[in-house]
Amino acid sequence: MINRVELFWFSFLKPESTGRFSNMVLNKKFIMHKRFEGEPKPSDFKLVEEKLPPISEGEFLCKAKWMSVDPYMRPYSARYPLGTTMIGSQVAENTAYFGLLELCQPKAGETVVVTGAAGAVGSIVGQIARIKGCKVIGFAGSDSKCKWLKDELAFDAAFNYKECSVAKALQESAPNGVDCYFDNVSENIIHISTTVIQMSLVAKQLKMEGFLVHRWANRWDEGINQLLEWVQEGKIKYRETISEGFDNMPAAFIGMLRGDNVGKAVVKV
Ligand SMILES: NC(=O)C1=CN([C@@H]2O[C@H](COP(=O)(O)OP(=O)(O)OC[C@H]3O[C@@H](n4cnc5c(N)ncnc54)[C@H](OP(=O)(O)O)[C@@H]3O)[C@@H](O)[C@H]2O)C=CC1
Ligand SMILES: CCCCCC(=O)/C=C/[C@H]1[C@H](O)CC(=O)[C@@H]1CCCCCCC(=O)O
Repeated sequence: MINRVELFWFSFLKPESTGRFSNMVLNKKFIMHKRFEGEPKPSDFKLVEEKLPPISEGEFLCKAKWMSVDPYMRPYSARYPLGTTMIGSQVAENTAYFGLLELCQPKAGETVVVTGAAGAVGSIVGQIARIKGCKVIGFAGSDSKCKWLKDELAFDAAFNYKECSVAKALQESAPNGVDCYFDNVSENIIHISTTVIQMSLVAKQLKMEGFLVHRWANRWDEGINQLLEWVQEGKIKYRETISEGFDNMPAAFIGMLRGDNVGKAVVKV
């Protein structure tokens, strides 16, 4: 849900109930136990409990109720030693908001293409583009996701990239070329040089830019508040795929990477 606490740790606190540690807190966390080889497996994670020291003056203790599982956790974890706590960070909505509006600067009548279109970032990107009067073409990994995009989120076109010729789908749905391509999955779906996007890059003199959403940290509330307003006005719809229970964090993460989620993948602790 938009505007929920933005930072979720892959760890969870509970009060220690017995004996001399009664004023201490047990923290449960998942650590990276083995390096991911290909798709992450449940055995790559290990559940660890640790007693936290009492909090000191000026510190505070939080208990997580909802947690986030995110794609970047996969490449990012390769940079850290085994035993590192897995973390997630829920920033999808503002990634869509600032990434699209600031970098793509979509204008009415333009054609916007988005991959990972039924995911947390992609589903919001497409809807903001629609609000701005653009034609929106989405790519997602199942027919039911595409149906949701077209029927409920009002995408102009949505294609199951596992079942279609992506180049042909783009050729037919974007006869005037593409003005903005918001790529959520790298080269996994669209190989730019084989599609109409290549000619659009040249003819429309497009630019390519990467970003980290923290670039707009000083405008964070602006994004959240605008998105919230659009949700309240019924202009933006969202879905969450909720896994129940802290112990299911690895399964939720693996499932999200496989495409089990529609909208944001979260865990209810
Ligand atoms: N730059 C930044 O600051 C930020 C960037 N991001 C990026 O945004 C993107 C989307 O993140 P988010 O919305 O949280 O995740 P999603 O909710 O979109 O979940 C990931 C989705 O990726 C799709 N997917 C998985 N494997 C493949 C594959 N091989 N080919 C194509 N699609 C695949 C699946 O959908 P499907 O069924 O359609 O295949 C899956 O549901 C990620 O690349 C993430 O790293 C996110 C936050 C901040
Ligand atoms: C390492 C792959 C990053 C893929 C893009 C992405 O999903 C970014 C997510 C960021 C999110 O805003 C919260 C974070 O902490 C993520 C940043 C992760 C990596 C930053 C690496 C910067 C560096 O090279 O030091």
